[in-house]
This record gives sequence, structure tokens and C-alpha cells, in this order.
Amino acid sequence: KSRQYRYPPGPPGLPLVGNLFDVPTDYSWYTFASWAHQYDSKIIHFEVLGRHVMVLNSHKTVQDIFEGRSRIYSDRQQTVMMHELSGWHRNMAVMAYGERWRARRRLFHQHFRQDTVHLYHDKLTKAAHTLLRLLLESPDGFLKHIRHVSGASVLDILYEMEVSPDGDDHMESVEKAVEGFGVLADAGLYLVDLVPALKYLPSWLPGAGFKRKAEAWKLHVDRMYEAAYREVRDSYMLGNPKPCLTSTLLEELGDTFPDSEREEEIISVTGTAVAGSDTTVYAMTVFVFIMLLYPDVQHKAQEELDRVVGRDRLPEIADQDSLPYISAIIKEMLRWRPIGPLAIPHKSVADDWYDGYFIPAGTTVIGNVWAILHDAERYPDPEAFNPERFLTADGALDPRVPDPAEVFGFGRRACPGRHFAQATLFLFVAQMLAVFALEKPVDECGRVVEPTRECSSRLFWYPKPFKARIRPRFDGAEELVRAACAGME
Ligand code: HEM
Repeated sequence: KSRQYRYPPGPPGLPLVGNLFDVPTDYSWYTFASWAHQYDSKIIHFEVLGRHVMVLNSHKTVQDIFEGRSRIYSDRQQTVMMHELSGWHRNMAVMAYGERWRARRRLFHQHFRQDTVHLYHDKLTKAAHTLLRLLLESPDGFLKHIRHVSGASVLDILYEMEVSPDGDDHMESVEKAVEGFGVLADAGLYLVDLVPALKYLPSWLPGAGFKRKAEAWKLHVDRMYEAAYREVRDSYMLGNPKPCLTSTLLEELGDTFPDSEREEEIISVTGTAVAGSDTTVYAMTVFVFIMLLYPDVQHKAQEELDRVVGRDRLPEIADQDSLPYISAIIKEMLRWRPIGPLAIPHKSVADDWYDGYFIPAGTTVIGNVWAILHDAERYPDPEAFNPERFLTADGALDPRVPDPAEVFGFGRRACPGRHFAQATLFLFVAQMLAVFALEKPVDECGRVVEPTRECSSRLFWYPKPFKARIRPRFDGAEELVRAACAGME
């Protein structure tokens, strides 16, 4: 290659397959960070089956590329399996960069930006109370309860839909749809993505298993996007609008309602927000996991809660500024175990050069969130879980310490749900810590059971299922929860 067309450094590949066998299927964020070290370059390059991939391993490179050159680096790869066969073409997070995405992004932003999220605080608070009640009643089911309230709160906000913790058809479809998304994203490429003509195979043919799988997922994905929307639309048309975000969006259409393209935008935005709520499940599960590992951190947080809020009421969003240690725990948990260590890959749309290296149009560009949030120069002793790193000596949040914002991605594609997610996490975390002690369980022989430290996904940092002992931490905690739940009815 001429100097002008020199790619960034990376492992040498084989003919045709490139680095197919070098890229690990598990914990690839570690490997990418170690390649950056080995090749002494914060940006690395490799090829898989003729496709170029570039990984950015530092704060500076993601700033330069995703922020500074966002016009080039804000697209997403499109695949037949994800975008054409499984119904995920409606999901903003995987949509190609362009007018269709822009219209949805604008709508999403209007209703989830920092100064709008307060509209959802009441419903989020109700969800937090439900979580506490479920934890009182059956603490062993904490993983299930976290999943329930994370989904239920979003369905309530978007569609005023009530779902039972004991099982609900709509919620089941959402879970199956999102599970399918995880499988698709984990798999990367299917043969049909490389040979698109295969999509025309009849589903019943042996070898067309991928189509049968996609069709089964699509049923749930379509239901997730359409069913709840239709209910709200029907009430709206009958002149009986439900008090929810979807009704507000319909209202905003004014005289243009009904309009199939604008309605399609609403369906896409609301359904994408439902799918996005899965991240809360991951983050809250990581939170419980961390509390089991670091009891001292938990005690400090509870000492802060007792001092600032007391034991006669539950913490509220309005307490957030007075609870810096809780905020520091949330920042540190997102930094220490970022739930998406590689965020969602971007794609470049034009040839480009960076630091003398050539980046061809169509390159998949990954921001290594894990490497950036474990950079010892920005976060000394990065493997230590230490909320204090975000605090000044007198316990206030330290504005000089970089916020782990990279956990929410980069540039124009950065997570538009982050303010909502942060409000949700604050309420769930503060209220759980206010009421409960979270501990490692002991087995029949009295031995402490350690949670597994393995991930259950190749893309998300999400611990494999583990057990926890969750019990009220003071006399009167139970009454506090019951009174709070009664107050919300
Ligand atoms: C702790 C919770 C969350 C984390 C860590 C998180 C993280 C992310 C990341 C890394 C991306 C990709 C950014 C990129 O491509 O550079 C993303 C995209 C997105 N997230 Fe979140 N997210 C969270 C919660 C949520 C919630 C609750 C919602 C919905 C209310 C949401 C909605 C979205 C949407 C719509 C996108 C696609 C943006 C686009 O491609 O334009 N997220 N998120």
C-alpha cells in the first residue's frame, strides 16, 4: 500500500478471511485495548471477510472522530437479517443515518431531553415503589422484579399501560423481541447478510432456518411497536385520550392526523424507547452485583441516606443534589462495568484520513468504551471500584473528574435516553439502598455464595444470574414501603 492509503496498525490477517480468527467472540473490548497497547496506537484496524473495522481506544480519538467529524461517522451498518427480515428497521439505534433517522431523533430528543424528563418523575417514582414492594414480598426474585419495573415504567409512561408482575402478554412480546435483538447483535453477520439473495428462499426449505427464526422474532417485534400504539390511537380517536406520551405525540400532529408517515415516526420512537428500557435492567443488575461485592460502599451510601433523608420517608428525585455519594456510586458503576463496553458501532460514509492513516468509506468504527473508562490517566487505579474518585475531599461531586459519559456513546448517535436513564437509576438505586441491605447469600452449610464474575453476553457487561440476600435494613422499613405504595394509588 502506498503511504497515502496506509491503514491504522493492527494484527496481520490471512488472505480472504482477514482477521476472522483473531477477533475474540468474548470480552473483545479487552483484546482491542491490548492490541492498542501492543501496536502502540490508540486507533487500530483489522479486516473481517473484506470488511474494514477500526477501534478507537482513547477519549481523544473518539472526540476527534465521532464529535469532530460526526458528518462522516454517524451511520450504521445495515444487515438483511436485522433490518429486512426481523422487523428491526423501525429501531432508531440501528437505523441508517439520514432524514428518516433525523426526524425520529428530533422527536425523541424533544420528549426525553434533560428539561423534559421531569414529566416522567411521578411514574418513575411509582415504579420504584413497586420495586420495593416486590422485593419485600419475594426478595429472591430480585432479577425478575428489576426486569418487570424497568419495562412496566416505560410502558406506563409511553402508553399508560398497566402490566402485572405475574405475567403479561405484551411484556412477554417485548422480552422476546429484545432477546432476539441481543441474539442478532451477538451473532454479527448471518450468511444471508453476505449473500442477500438467500432472503428469497422459502422459509420451509431445509437450510432456511434463519428465515424461520427471523419470522418468529418479527411477530414479537411488530407487536412491541404496534399493539400498544394502536390501543392509545383508538382511545384518542374516540375522544378519550390516555394520559401518556403517545397521546401527546398524537396531539402534536394536530390537523395532520392521521398521517401515515408521521404516525410511523411515533410508532418508531415509542417502540424504540420500550426496547431501550432493557438497558435499565442491565444497569440495575450490575448495581446489585456491585453492592454484594462492596459492602463498605453500601454502608456509606446508607449513612448518607440516613443523614440527609432520614428514615421517615423515601428519597426522591429532588434529593439528588444532596446525595452526592449515591450519584458517585452510579457514575462509578457505569464507569467500572459499562453495560455496553463497545457501545453500538458506527459506520463511516466517506473516505477519510486521520493521523496519516486511511479510513475507507463503509468502515465499521467502534468506540472502546471500556478502554476509555479504564484509562489510568483519567481514572487512576481503574480496576478499583471507588465512588470517592468522583468526590472532593469534603464529599461534593468533583467537577474536575471526567464524567463517564462515554457509556452513553458518541457524537450524533449518543444515547438520547440518557437523562431518562439517569433519573431512573437514581430513583431505583436510592430507594433500594434506603430500605434494604443487599448481601451475598449463604448456602445450607453456612458458606458465603460469591456471585459469578462472568458476563452472560458477548456484547453487554451483564453478569450471569446470581443470588442475593435482600432484607429490610431497619425496623419500620416495611411500613415505609407500604405507606409509599398506598400513597401512589
Ligand atoms: C444506563 C442506561 C443506558 C445506557 C448505558 C445506554 C447506552 C447507549 C449507547 C452506548 C448507545 C449507542 C450510542 C452510539 O452509537 O454511539 C445508545 C443509543 C440509544 N439509546 Fe441508550 N442507553 C441507556 C438507556 C437508554 C434508555 C432508557 C433509552 C430510552 C428511553 C435509550 C434510548 C436509546 C436510543 C433511542 C439510542 C439510539 C440513538 C441513535 O442511534 O441515534 N437508552 N444508548
